[in-house]
Amino acid sequence: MAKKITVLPGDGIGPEVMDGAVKVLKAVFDHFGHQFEFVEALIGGIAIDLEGSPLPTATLQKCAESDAILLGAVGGPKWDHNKPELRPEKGLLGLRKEMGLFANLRPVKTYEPLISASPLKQEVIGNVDLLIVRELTGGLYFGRPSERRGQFNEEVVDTLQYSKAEIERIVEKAFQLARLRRKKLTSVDKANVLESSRMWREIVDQMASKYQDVDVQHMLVDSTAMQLITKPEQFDVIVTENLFGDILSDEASIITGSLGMLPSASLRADAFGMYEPVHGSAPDIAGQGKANPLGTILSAAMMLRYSFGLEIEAKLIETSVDDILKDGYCTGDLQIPNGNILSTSQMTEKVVEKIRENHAINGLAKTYQ
Ligand SMILES: NC(=O)c1ccc[n+]([C@@H]2O[C@H](COP(=O)([O-])OP(=O)(O)OC[C@H]3O[C@@H](n4cnc5c(N)ncnc54)[C@H](O)[C@@H]3O)[C@@H](O)[C@H]2O)c1
Ligand SMILES: CC(C)[C@H](C(=O)O)[C@@H](O)C(=O)O
Ligand SMILES: [Mg+2]
Repeated sequence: MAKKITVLPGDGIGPEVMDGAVKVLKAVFDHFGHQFEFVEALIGGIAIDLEGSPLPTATLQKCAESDAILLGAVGGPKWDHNKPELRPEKGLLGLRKEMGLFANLRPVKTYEPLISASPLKQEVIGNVDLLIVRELTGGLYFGRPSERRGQFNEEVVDTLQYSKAEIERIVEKAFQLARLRRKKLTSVDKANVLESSRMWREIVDQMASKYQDVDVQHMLVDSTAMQLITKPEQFDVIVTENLFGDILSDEASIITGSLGMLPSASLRADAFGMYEPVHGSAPDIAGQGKANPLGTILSAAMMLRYSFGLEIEAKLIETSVDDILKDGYCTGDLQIPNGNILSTSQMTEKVVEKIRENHAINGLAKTYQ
């Protein structure tokens, strides 16, 4: 039976970048003769407008019946003043929680053609290849209570809450991932202030004895924010709680060159996963054909790798993206000296073309290293 992918384009540039990722996936499946079924569903602001909920039951049902989810982005000014349960972001958070997707993998690397235009020094970002492992279904995002209090709302509270088991499973995932990479783990916290961070540290230290081949260090989040852009090459795997991971990953996009380049995978213990770019719905450029689809296309590559075990196909996409940048093609958010700026659909077409070309050259050798 064909594997099923639920496609959730969402809002703003979501549908534009999703169109790119689906076209690229279809091209790859055609080349390799894979049978996949795409099922579309509503999430976010568009779901509020059409169904009265940011996460309609029908969407949840489709997601639960599929093997993986590909998501564009949610949100936008139109819904910014809605009450909390009718905010597009609520749909995304609800889906992550409902599906149990606790481990959010956000790889960040330098692309050689983008280095010279970076505001960061070339010698600092020349060779970055790091992975942020962000806890995704706990912490401040989901702690209770979270409310306004008092007759005149004179007080407000959000709660940073974690169970020991929630910390253990994300830390263990990060150790496992570090073992597959350069065996260095940086655990990021605010243990000089927060009790949740002190427990986080204890758990990391306890687990370290099981992973003695992994070199572990603790780093405070404020210092990490600084070191991420002054000494990023030191990092291999970074593991951290939900909000810290959200903020650090947007910051890290400066190393790559644009938020539009960063992909992500949200995983649980089995092969099921949700894949989405790190960026949001970018209302400032929505509907103008300016959005960079590469973060979503690279998220689709992560889907092939983590949910379907299709490593060669994932590499084909990643290598093709590398090659296009080396050929001097980019979108408006990127800067390549003397580069050609393409629209979203032209960039998608370039990736499809490059996949065809690379597959023809390397298809028999089945390697795209
Ligand atoms: N996963 C998600 O769905 C997600 C993630 C982040 C923000 N959001 C939502 O998106 C809305 C807008 O948030 P924001 O403006 O703070 O963040 P954003 O990520 O949408 O945009 C930040 C900046 O980066 C640019 N940018 C982002 N993605 C790009 C791309 N693919 N190509 C070119 N440029 C790109 C935008 O034009 C903007 O200048 C908010 O409602 C927010 O809640 C959603
Ligand atoms: C839209 C928002 C809820 C979301 C988050 O904070 O997790 C986004 O910023 C992200 O990084 O995926
Ligand atoms: Mg974010």
